[in-house]
Amino acid sequence: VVNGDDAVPYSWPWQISLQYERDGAFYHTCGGTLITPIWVMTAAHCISASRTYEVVLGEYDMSKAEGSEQRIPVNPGDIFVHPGWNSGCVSCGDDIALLKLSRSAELSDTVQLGCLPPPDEVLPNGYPCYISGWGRLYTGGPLPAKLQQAFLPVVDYAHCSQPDWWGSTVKTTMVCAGGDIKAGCNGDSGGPLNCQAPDGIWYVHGVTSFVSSRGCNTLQKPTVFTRVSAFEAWIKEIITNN
Ligand SMILES: C[C@H](NC(=O)[C@H](CCCC[NH3+])NC(=O)C(F)(F)F)C(=O)Nc1ccc(C(F)(F)F)cc1
Repeated sequence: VVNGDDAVPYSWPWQISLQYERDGAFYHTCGGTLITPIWVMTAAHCISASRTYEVVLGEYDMSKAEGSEQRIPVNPGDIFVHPGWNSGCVSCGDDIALLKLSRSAELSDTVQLGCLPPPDEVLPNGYPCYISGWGRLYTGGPLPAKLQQAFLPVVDYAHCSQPDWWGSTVKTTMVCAGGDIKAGCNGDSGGPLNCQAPDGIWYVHGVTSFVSSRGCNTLQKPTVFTRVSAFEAWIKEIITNN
């Protein structure tokens, strides 16, 4: 997250760290959202068929063990990438995947479920949301130890698809947010766009998908998220049948 702040510890308790194994150690590669005790929602582009993954819940500061962490492996056969995803075309959309955990997460003050928005709900321009993640602090920069967050207002499709914004690269199955000095960045992929409803409940409206290849916080290139409300039938189908 570029130009964000340290999140209050465990204030986004559905945020997970997706980690892959290399030479016996695990490394953060993407964010994700716990949506049931055994299902995590992330981005399809986070998944490589050949890798071994585990999900870390109750994480805050990656540089130390704080006692709330739960590390849960993901079995290779329990990774469900959206059938429409094309790894050579992030702008085609469908950048969403579901991971079934090998055991149920224990819910607590530090580990909670993220809520899915009403199906097909599209937020208006300027709606206040927050991105959270352990992605780079600036383009090409380091990853933070502590979970970061940034205020990222929604840019509606009418604005986001303007020629000098994302043009035809953005689709209606996506949500844009930001476009100024705050942005998601590499490593935030798969994580949540958190938006509070009038009743005070937080909903996960986006799965962090892409930023400009010219820089994470490029003006008029808002961070682009998979629009969760467009994929709820698929999510329900996968969770019901597996
Ligand atoms: C460096 C930048 N990386 C990204 O945007 C990656 C997703 C990469 C998927 C493709 N391998 N996502 C992120 O870094 C995220 F954290 F913001 F989500 C990027 O490649 N952006 C990008 C690439 C292509 C297109 C376009 F579709 F227009 F061709 C738009 C943006």
